[in-house]
Amino acid sequence: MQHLSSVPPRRGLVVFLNGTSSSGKSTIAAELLRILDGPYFHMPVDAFHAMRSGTPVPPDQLDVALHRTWRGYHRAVAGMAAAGNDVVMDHVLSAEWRLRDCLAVLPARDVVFVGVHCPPEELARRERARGDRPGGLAAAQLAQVHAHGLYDLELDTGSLDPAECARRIKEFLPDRPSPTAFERLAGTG
Ligand SMILES: Nc1ncnc2c1ncn2[C@@H]1O[C@H](COP(=O)(O)OP(=O)(O)OP(=O)(O)O)[C@@H](O)[C@H]1O
Repeated sequence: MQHLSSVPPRRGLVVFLNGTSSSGKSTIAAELLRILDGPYFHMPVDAFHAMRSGTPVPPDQLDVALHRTWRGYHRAVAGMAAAGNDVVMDHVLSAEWRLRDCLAVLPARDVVFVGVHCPPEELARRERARGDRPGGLAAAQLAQVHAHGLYDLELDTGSLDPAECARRIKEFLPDRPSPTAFERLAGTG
């Protein structure tokens, strides 16, 4: 490897998978990394929570610690894209401020906003089968996660398998709309 004194500027793409817990985001992301051209980074929000040390956070400071993690995650994805890296973002927009913060820091014209849907009965079935998520988590998130009602692409993992979801995203990438859903939501498109 050579140490470069400069790297050609490039705008990284952010494929933003938004859906409730158990909707199938991580499974689609893994499939995407297998089939997409070029190096992509899968950046799931869970990985950022997993990076936090096990030092107990006092209950009265927990909300701040969690919000700093989410805000840091949004900026980390923006930073990777700013350095020219393509990213698959895997997130749950279960609070209105999270979308607002993403709209403020992500490069709106380079975001492909993908709604990952799944019927409630199937979400509950997956939660039971996984056993590592509290029952009812996805149902509690469902209304808020898709409340903004605007995407570049929407997928139903209740009827499509992960490979087909990934294939549809891959096929969509060369014909991305302008303005993007993110530009429209940010009011810049
Ligand atoms: N298209 C699909 N069809 C059937 N089962 C699926 C599909 N996608 C994912 N699953 C299954 O649903 C479960 C949850 O999938 P996955 O971990 O990808 O969801 P997630 O949205 O990333 O969840 P979380 O946000 O809780 O991490 C897994 O057991 C996975 O095998």
